Amino acid sequence: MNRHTIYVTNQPLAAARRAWQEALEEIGFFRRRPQETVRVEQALGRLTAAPVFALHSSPSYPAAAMDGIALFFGDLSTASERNPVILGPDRFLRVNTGNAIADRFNAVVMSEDIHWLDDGRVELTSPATPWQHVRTVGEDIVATELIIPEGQAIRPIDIGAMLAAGVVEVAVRRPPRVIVIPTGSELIDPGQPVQPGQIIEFNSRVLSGYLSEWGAHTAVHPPVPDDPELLLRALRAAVEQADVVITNAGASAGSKDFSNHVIGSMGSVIVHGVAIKPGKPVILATAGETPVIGLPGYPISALLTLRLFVRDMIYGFLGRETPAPRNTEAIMSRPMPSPMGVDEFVRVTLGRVGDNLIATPSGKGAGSVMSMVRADGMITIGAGSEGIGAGERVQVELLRRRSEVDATLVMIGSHDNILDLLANHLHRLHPPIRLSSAHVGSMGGIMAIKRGEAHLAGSHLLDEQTGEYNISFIKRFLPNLPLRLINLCYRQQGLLVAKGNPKQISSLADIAERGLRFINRQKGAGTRLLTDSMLRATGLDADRLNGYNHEEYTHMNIAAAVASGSADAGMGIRAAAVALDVDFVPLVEERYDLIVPESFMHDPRVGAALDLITADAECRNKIIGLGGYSLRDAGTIMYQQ
Ligand SMILES: Nc1nc2c(c(=O)[nH]1)N[C@H]1C(S)=C(S)[C@@H](COP(=O)(O)OP(=O)(O)OC[C@H]3O[C@@H](n4cnc5c(N)ncnc54)[C@H](O)[C@@H]3O)O[C@H]1N2
Ligand code: MOO
Repeated sequence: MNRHTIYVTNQPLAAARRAWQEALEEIGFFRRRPQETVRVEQALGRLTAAPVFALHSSPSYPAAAMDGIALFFGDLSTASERNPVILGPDRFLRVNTGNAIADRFNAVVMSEDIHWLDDGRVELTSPATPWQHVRTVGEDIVATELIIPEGQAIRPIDIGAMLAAGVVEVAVRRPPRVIVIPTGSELIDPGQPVQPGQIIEFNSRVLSGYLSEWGAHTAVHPPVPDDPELLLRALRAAVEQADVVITNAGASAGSKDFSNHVIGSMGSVIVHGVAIKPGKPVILATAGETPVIGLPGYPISALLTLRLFVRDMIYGFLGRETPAPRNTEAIMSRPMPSPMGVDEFVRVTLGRVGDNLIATPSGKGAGSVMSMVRADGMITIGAGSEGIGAGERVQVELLRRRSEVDATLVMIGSHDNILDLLANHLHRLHPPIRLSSAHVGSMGGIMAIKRGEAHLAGSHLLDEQTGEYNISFIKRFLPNLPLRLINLCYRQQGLLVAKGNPKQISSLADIAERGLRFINRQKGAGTRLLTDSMLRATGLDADRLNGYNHEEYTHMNIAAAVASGSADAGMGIRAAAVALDVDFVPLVEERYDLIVPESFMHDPRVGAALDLITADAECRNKIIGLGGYSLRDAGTIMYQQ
């Protein structure tokens, strides 16, 4: 196949959605409404395909509504305190709640109101009304009555009503059958050992999960290698069996991207290429009467295009309204440039800091699954916009409950391995509270506090002049803000090197002199400043460090680079070396503090976090177990202004 024949267009999103809707209407996709009959017990959540009517009345016989005696109400017409009526056993019958009432009776007197005489007769002191304490035939449900209308999602109580009315089977709408076909020769099943160039196949599980949440019945086809013949064969079989067929990957313009060609050979491609990011190369097509959607391979592109083009199809097939998005307004914490002419979808974390809901991008890239795992919301930057400025108000579609967002403790600043541990303990001990931490370096944290975007900032900035941590930076950048500087830990910083330290690295000078590959932290990170100050102290020029400009954002990314062999050394904390099983050359012990504005000192979320590091023995032991930490001053106020 000639790759140059593949042409991905760039249709505006609205036009693509319109064209797709029209194509679906043309093939009668939404008019099909297939149904099936299921047992009522199995019908929870299903949508009724027709109104359900009662077969029997309920109750189906007159029944006692109370424990007591059944009698003929007329027998008590003269009864009063002064003139009790006495009835012999032939004039009444003992009944319990639910018992049938014999034809000759029409009222029940509760046991509390009965005076039993020794000879088995009863003395009664008030009159009765006809049918008192009797549930008459059809009091609840009358035969032929409508129990639930068509198109209703069956609830537990509806199951009860149907069963009570003698209905044991119910016609329900049949969900659309969707077949998902992952494609790509690099895909292997989860649980298999991964070789370089291989990818664990997980997209199909993500897609089928969302499809089931929306109401579809999904089957996943085994991955199809990059071979147009095999793909065609799989597609032909799927189109025979399914209401909707979805392929994943091979949608764009690479030499192994056959999806468009193969799908096109089976029917008509309505759209290939939409001006969205991510998700651009999506294919929307029909093969006969069956919609076939070619989703791009990157996980977030696949998920987003599924939401944009398939979600309405699933709801519509079942005759349901797609749930309206839950939107809220937030303030963007940092600039988010976006290309003109493209609708861009940005995943964000959200946190309420003071009166403002703050949105922070949770990661970029169509391949970043974690950007979606962490996301609390989604922002759309329209095709006509060049992006969002920091501090701008934006509309956010919530992906999490608002109450969860409001319970989030927002920490921005330096990264430390303790934070994941704190997040876990906090959530376990105080379930509503979540810790969201953004790793933007110590200076980034100070600036976030200044802008009112975080409750806490983690910082380990060494002032070379005074040898003190953090205080001079606070005085300089947060001069007028009442706050406390509270110690979290002391931790060992040093060089992360390959296991066994095969290159025998013991200092930055070693790396520079022997031309080894270094990996650096980003500007503004405390660890970056530490590297710079050590370079100065040894009289080394940064230019002499091979890899000085290769930046990563967290200690763990440094450890991962060293573990994979893509770098020989990087500066970081011992806990990161321990976690990824690389060697560690200790250089200094540094202090890591939390900056807490006074206005948040009494916030219960902050209090819960501080309690963990000062008073929770289990949490403190776990921290020590991470390696390289001392908690001798944890919780101590190091400075206050
Ligand atoms: N020259 C061009 N290159 C690319 C374009 C373009 O327009 N011109 N588009 C880019 C965009 S945008 C996207 S999105 C990607 C998607 O392309 P494909 O649909 O062809 O996807 P692949 O390249 O086959 O895979 C991308 C990526 O995702 C991984 N993958 C695929 N399937 C799965 C799965 N089932 N589970 C987990 N991961 C999966 C795959 O291994 C790749 O790493 O193309 C750009 N390129
Ligand atoms: O459309 Mo692709 O999904 O931007 O990466």
